[in-house]
Amino acid sequence: MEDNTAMELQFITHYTGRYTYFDSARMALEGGCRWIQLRMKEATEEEVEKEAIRVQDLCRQYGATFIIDDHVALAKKLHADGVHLGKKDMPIAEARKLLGKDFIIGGTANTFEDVQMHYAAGADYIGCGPFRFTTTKKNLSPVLGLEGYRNIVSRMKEAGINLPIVAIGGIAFEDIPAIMQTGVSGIALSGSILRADDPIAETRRIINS
Ligand SMILES: Cc1ncc(COP(=O)(O)OP(=O)(O)O)c(N)n1
Ligand SMILES: Cc1ncsc1CCOP(=O)(O)O
Ligand SMILES: [Mg+2]
Repeated sequence: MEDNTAMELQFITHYTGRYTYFDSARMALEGGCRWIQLRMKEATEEEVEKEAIRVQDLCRQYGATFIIDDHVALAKKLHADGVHLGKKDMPIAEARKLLGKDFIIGGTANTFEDVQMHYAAGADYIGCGPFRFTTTKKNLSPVLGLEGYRNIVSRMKEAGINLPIVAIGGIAFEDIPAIMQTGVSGIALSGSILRADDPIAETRRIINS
């Protein structure tokens, strides 16, 4: 990945009874976020593809990076900017073979060993968490808290691993300064933006903080 400037805030969609995935992404973009991940856990391939086409078009209008959660073949088919992969998804090395070097591939980590594995496999960034408990994802890994990030960042430095770390999981506006102080490169948010009275204003507040 050549340009890290859009890394600081990633918005990740999730199902709510209140907003469509498209409107969720639109509000984050209107609030100034320039990195959107389309995450539609309970949806069929067809539903994901239909929504991905619309959200990708919107991201292009805003000059934002567009990442698809889990669906490697769809990311390739649509020429998305990249894909995010966790432990139960396609291995990163396999995705890299299918996608080539021009796609962004993110990997989920909960430990330093996960980071090492994804680094060796050719990941471009790490989604590291959860920071705290969240209902947005089922089967959560152990909570990291600030100490967990400090530990992973310092072990990465010792090992000479230079990879952007994006903190994720239960993060709210008030948590961001302390999390950034641990040395991570960015923050990924979903619920705290979509639960806000005004998600556009909340995104703007985060971007301007
Ligand atoms: C930025 C970022 N970090 C972590 C995840 C979680 O991915 P995964 O472990 O595959 O879990 P699901 O999102 O698929 O439920 C993510 N999506 N984005
Ligand atoms: C996808 C994911 N992976 C770890 S926690 C999480 C959910 C992030 O959403 P929220 O910001 O609502 O906790
Ligand atoms: Mg996944």
